[in-house]
Amino acid sequence: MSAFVPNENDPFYEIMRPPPDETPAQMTARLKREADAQRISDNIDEDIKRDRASQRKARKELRILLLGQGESGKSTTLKNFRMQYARDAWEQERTGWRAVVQLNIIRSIILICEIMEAEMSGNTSFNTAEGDDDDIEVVPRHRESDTFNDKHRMLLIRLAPLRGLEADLKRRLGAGAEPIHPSAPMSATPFDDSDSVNTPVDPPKRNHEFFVRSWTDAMGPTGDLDSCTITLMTCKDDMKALWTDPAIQLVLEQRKVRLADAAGFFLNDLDRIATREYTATDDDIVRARLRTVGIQEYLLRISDGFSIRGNDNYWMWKLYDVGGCRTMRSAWLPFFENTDVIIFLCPVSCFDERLDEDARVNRLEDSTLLWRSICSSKLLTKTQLILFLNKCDLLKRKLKRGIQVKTFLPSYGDRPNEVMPVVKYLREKYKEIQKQHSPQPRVAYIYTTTVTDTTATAKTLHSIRDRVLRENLVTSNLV
Ligand SMILES: Nc1nc2c(ncn2[C@@H]2O[C@H](COP(=O)(O)OP(=O)(O)OP(=O)(O)O)[C@@H](O)[C@H]2O)c(=O)[nH]1
Ligand SMILES: [Mg+2]
Repeated sequence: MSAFVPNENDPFYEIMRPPPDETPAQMTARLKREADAQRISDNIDEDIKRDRASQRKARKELRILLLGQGESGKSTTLKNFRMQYARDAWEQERTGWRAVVQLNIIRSIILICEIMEAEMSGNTSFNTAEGDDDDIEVVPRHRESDTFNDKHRMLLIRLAPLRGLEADLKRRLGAGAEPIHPSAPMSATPFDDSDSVNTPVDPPKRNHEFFVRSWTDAMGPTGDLDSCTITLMTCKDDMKALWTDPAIQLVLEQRKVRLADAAGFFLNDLDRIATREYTATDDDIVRARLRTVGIQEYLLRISDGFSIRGNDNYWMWKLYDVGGCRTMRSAWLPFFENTDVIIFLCPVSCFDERLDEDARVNRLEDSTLLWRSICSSKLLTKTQLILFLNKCDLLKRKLKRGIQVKTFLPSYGDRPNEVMPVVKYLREKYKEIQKQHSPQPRVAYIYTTTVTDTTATAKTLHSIRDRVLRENLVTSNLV
């Protein structure tokens, strides 16, 4: 407990101020009185919290927070939840996702164009977030005159209108459509609450930066989509020619730009998507990338399958999806209070990648710091922890390319460079962190996931639903 320091601006200053002629014995007695008062106040706060939690459970309401670094798969997990348990809302939003898929395509094409321009101007340093893995053989660089010809220059000119389209779509889709720009160094855990358990937590802020907003708001009415679709249809053959061009593929390979593994990759689906009739499929929606800005709240009505009477067997799950990049993490803290379950996503394929917002930070290290801080948070002592070791498909592809885990994670040592041992190693590591840092003993449920695989994820979500409900049914029956 921190020492009591009288504050002159406090209206009770005169009452609380220690008497000027206080003896050591009087001071000890006074400090004890103050410590007792603080303890009583803390206990009252604890009781209020417990009461609130019990009332929520009596109303069959649960609060679930999705946490993890940017691009770890939080929103994709949320999409899987909604696909399973909020099908009507999911269907209503389907048309809105078309614009996101279109923007993802345009982004990929513009990235290729920028790389071509860099190559043409002799600029060899084009940043990608992927690590500088020395094990990959780098093909000797051709000179630009060998690599690109008039056909390539014509493609660049003909695809120029896509930049205007990108600006239109970004305006429509809001801040989530803006890429992250590297910024000043930031802490991995700006919400760290080692002291905040004694500090009152403000209710969720709803100002312009940390607002709650849903995809439906971001996508708005479908409106003037046709001009985008028409431009995309007009550019389709040029986009295909660009993506399939051997010289361009070679340059991408040399610069280690692996577009096919990147978020929001749709260039192999241009024939299907760049058409007037295109409607986003479930699979497209889970693969589409739109950054989360602030905190988004979603309601799910989940049947527990245990109660007998009509409406009695439904629980309201409030799911909160947060923006995971470091600049947004300070907005998480107000949501820690009264959270029943945290689903934490660690992208296991990221061991050789760096953060978009701070290229000096290894992604896996950042994720581990975050997990440790979540486990040790006193505000989350009673919160049920679920860990997703996510992006296993990308891990598999990466290891197959020969990238060595131990190069980036020396503690991995000489274990086999294969998916199962890597996942097992990380599972043990994260389990150990949880055990060591949780203020009270608890169990964390760990799942190995690829949340873009909706069939496998549906099974994981059913298992989570049953586990979470079973634990909370017990508590709610005790109310
Ligand atoms: N291949 C593959 N892609 C994934 C997986 N999980 C998520 N993705 C993709 O990764 C991208 C980022 O996922 P999101 O769910 O938007 O990430 P997020 O954690 O919500 O990111 P922020 O909103 O920036 O905090 C999306 O394009 C997803 O489709 C996975 O397991 N495998
Ligand atoms: Mg998100």
